[in-house]
Amino acid sequence: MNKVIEIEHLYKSFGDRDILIDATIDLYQGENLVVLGRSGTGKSVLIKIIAGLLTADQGKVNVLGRDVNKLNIKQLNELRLKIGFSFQNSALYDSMTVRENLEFPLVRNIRNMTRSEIDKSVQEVLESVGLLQAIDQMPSELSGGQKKRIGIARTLIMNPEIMLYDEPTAGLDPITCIEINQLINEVKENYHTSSIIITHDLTCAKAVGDRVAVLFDGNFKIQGTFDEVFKNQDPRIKSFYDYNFIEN
Ligand SMILES: Nc1ncnc2c1ncn2[C@@H]1O[C@H](COP(=O)(O)OP(=O)(O)OP(=O)(O)O)[C@@H](O)[C@H]1O
Repeated sequence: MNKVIEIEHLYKSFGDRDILIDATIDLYQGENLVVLGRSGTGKSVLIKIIAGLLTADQGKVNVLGRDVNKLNIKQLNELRLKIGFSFQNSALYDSMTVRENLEFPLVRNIRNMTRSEIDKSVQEVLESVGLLQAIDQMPSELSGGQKKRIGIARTLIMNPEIMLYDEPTAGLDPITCIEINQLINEVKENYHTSSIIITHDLTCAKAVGDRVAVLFDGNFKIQGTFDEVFKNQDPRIKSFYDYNFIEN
């Protein structure tokens, strides 16, 4: 299987605090990889390094065949167009309607799109996330789950090859979590994306993860299917999942 992200022997520290220590992980074409880990283990740092928002101290970070550490700003911006981020706070512009929020990345990044092409893209992506009816609403009129969907739509409109989801279900009620998990799986099928999903929600990990990697002590010491990871008797893994609620 093709690797779309290759991370080998990655080190990252802030001052005298080591966050990532010899971390190695791959993302394969078409898979959903869940990264589980307790607060402060470096999950967000990892995806920021993948997107070139933070630089690694040492190690290989290869994304879609490009060595991220060696790219200049222009090359990095080109690469970033192929990566969709779903941030924890959805990062919508509050003063813009849903339509304007979705048009923004298109107008900014793609020259020469006609009005009707832009309208068509906006409509298609809103249908994909099941929110066409919200097209003229303001973000403040949307629920948390709807905002999350629009945030995902705003990244999908650029047809990314890789999706990075940072805590996609944080702060949502259980039913909305299930809907967002379904959406993440639909995105994979319909947009043929390869994704990293950062979470500490085990229900989410089980629902969306083709593979699960657990980050602790700076490294991915355990990787496998959800069931494989949860059979692991390592006390550091057990202590993590013993305190998490999981629906069967
Ligand atoms: N730019 C930075 N400068 C200094 N320290 C940082 C910076 N970014 C992150 N850190 C530190 O690195 C550690 C890991 O942060 P990170 O945000 O990756 O955690 P996380 O695993 O995503 O946690 P959470 O689940 O709470 O979001 C934290 O202790 C954080 O304070």
